[in-house]
Amino acid sequence: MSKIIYTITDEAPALATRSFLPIVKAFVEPSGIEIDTKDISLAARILANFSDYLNDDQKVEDALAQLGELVKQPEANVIKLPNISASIPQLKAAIKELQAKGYALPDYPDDLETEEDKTLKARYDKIKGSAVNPVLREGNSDRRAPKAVKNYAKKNPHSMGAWSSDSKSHVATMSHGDFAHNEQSVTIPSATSVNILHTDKNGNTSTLKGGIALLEAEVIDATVMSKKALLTFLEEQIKDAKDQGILFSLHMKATMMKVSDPIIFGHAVRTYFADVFTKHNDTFEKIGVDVNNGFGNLLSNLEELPEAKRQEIQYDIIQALDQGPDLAMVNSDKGITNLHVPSDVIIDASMPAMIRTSGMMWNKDGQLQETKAVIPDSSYAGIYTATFNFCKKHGAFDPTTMGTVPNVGLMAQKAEEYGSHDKTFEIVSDGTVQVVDAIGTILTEHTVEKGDIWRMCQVKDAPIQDWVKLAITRAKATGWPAVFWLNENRAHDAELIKKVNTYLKDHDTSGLDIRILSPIKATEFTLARVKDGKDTISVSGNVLRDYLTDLFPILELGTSAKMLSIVPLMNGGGLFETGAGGSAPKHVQQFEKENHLRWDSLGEFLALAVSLDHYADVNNNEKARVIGEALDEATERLLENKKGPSRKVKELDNRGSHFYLAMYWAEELAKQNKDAELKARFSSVSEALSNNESKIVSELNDIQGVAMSIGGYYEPTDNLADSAMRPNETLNTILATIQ
Ligand SMILES: NC(=O)C1=CN([C@@H]2O[C@H](COP(=O)(O)OP(=O)(O)OC[C@H]3O[C@@H](n4cnc5c(N)ncnc54)[C@H](OP(=O)(O)O)[C@@H]3O)[C@@H](O)[C@H]2O)C=CC1
Ligand SMILES: O=C(O)CCC(=O)C(=O)O
Ligand SMILES: [Mg+2]
Repeated sequence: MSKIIYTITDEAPALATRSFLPIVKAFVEPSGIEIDTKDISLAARILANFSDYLNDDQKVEDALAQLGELVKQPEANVIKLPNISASIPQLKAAIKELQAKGYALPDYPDDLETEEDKTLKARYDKIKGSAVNPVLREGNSDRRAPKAVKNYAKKNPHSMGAWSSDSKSHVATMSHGDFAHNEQSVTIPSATSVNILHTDKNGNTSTLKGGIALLEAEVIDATVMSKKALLTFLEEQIKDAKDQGILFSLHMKATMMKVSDPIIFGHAVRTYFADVFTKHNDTFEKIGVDVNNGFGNLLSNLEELPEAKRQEIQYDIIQALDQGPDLAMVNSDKGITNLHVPSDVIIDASMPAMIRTSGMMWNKDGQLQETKAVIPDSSYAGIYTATFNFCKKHGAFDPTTMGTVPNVGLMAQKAEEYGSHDKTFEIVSDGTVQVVDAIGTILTEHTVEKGDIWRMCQVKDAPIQDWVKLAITRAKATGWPAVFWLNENRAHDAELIKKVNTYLKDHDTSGLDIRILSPIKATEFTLARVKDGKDTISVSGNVLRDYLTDLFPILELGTSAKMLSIVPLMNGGGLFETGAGGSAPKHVQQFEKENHLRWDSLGEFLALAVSLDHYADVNNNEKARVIGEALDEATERLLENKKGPSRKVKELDNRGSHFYLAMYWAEELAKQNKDAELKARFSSVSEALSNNESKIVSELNDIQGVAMSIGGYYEPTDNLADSAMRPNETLNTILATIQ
């Protein structure tokens, strides 16, 4: 019999789990439904990968590797909460915290002087960035706003900043020399293996990566970002932002694109602070500054310098900030800019947030200001340009009337760019890079220069077939137009379009409105419908899946936390992601400051309901179905009665919201007549919860307003964090009575 696996992750979602999971277990375990947990938090992943440095009692299982195997089995039923995709500053902070707790972990090596340094770095880099999702996502992505959630948002709209037609805010992207313009793509006729070869000007060839196995009908693409073109572009944009008096803001995905995007991020920091780098480069090299990890890395390394030198550099930094355009800020109170930490401003969440705030971002005085959003590679930047233009013309979207845009995303088996990091290289010398197959055929060839970023992506054929099928399934289920966001003028997309046209023929598409449009045209088509209250399915590749499943949810619902996010696994199992967003570090900061957790677990509620339904199908367990249906009813009532967490201290928070979910869930189970045993079990529970409603809720609100320490950020102390998240004895006692 299969079990439901609930993942333990990081930050706000992990805190929420400490409150929610005990409720879930109390509700389902008496019916024989087994729930197991797997800890895939950043801290646990570090410990699992460095067992050889730990005492026996400190060792932990490699839960991620186990789940990676499980998702390939038909019995998989995994509830996946958002986890940290660690940038190097986050990874280092987690290592430091664990070391302080007595784990003898090695430091993350900054300078690669010895072979041991290189090995350590390679081991840590496996944990860096998006190291979890690609391992688990053995299926394509189906993300949508459930009807109840969409209706709730229409009735209770979130704020939307007005747009003015003369807003100077805009998206800046490259017109040549970037990944989009240099792409070459090939569909592989029969299974082979390829090598990536670099040949320098003197004819010396080295293998960047060898023996990459490719399946028949797999699509590969190779491309390069020219360093020269990038630097010129960045210089122009910095100057233009200054001339126009608007903020400069860089939007990357340094977590998921963990090799290419930190390099681009570093170029932006060095270009912005060009004078500082010219003057102090030798010093920076000596103290190991690496601004691929953000401007914050420079600042923290300055601590190592003698007072006088440090002050000189700090003065030059102030001059540079003064002479350059103002930077968009992550936290104006603390002086943290968007260039400080690469994981602070992630494109998928940050661009829609900017669109919600009238196309503006925060400046150093804590005021909203018009902004230049810099997205160097032009492959997908156009969707934001098109959205900005739409808002400039028509004003902000109206959440009370706007249509919905669910997404069917090609994601399985590390599809496309998101699987490219082990095939991405910063080129060491001028020459060429070729992808050559087993019999010597040159599949792609690029002329490259030192410092260019070259990468290769793969997407296998079976995932593409599955993606087309999923798109048709959703189009049939809804009757809405389904638009494939593919650009016939882009090399990779042209290959995909051929496949889509072929595989569409495998399905009965009569009566369906299926289109293939370039991302910009698809944006325009979709937004015009959205404005008129019409619904449209976006069918996209992996990067646009990521962008669109934050863009539309954030505009429609205020957050992507409220999305139903299903990954039907290709081998028959189910991976149920909770929401479509991240781990919300700001929420933990608020929790630590005032014991109020504003994380909304709606995504968890939705995921659990579908997981229970899947469990019912697979195990022929009708109790699971009844419990899942009751959970959906409870979630709807939670929305109707506005029992989601408030943002403000002393009001209902995540824990109070979980109480209401439990109360409604018990009521629904007591009300239903499909299962008498469940009805009997939950009648008394329901009564006890509702009789104590005002007592529990006021107690939960009263304890807020004081600082809360849980003994760690990456690895909280269990008893402290558990009691912080389960502070209410009345509720705990009622849950303990469920047998
Ligand atoms: N699936 C995954 O595992 C994912 C992981 N990540 C990781 O998460 C971290 C943070 O990423 P970031 O881009 O800042 O995105 P987040 O989605 O964590 O945060 C952006 C903002 O969205 C709002 N928000 C998100 N989730 C919720 C929720 N459940 N309830 C209420 N509000 C919510 C919050 O707004 P406000 O502050 O206004 O309350 C939050 O500050 C990174 O380490 C990133 O790599 C990111 C995306 C997906
Ligand atoms: O895995 C990650 O780092 C982010 C994933 C993400 O943003 C998404 O899937 O929407
Ligand atoms: Mg995302």
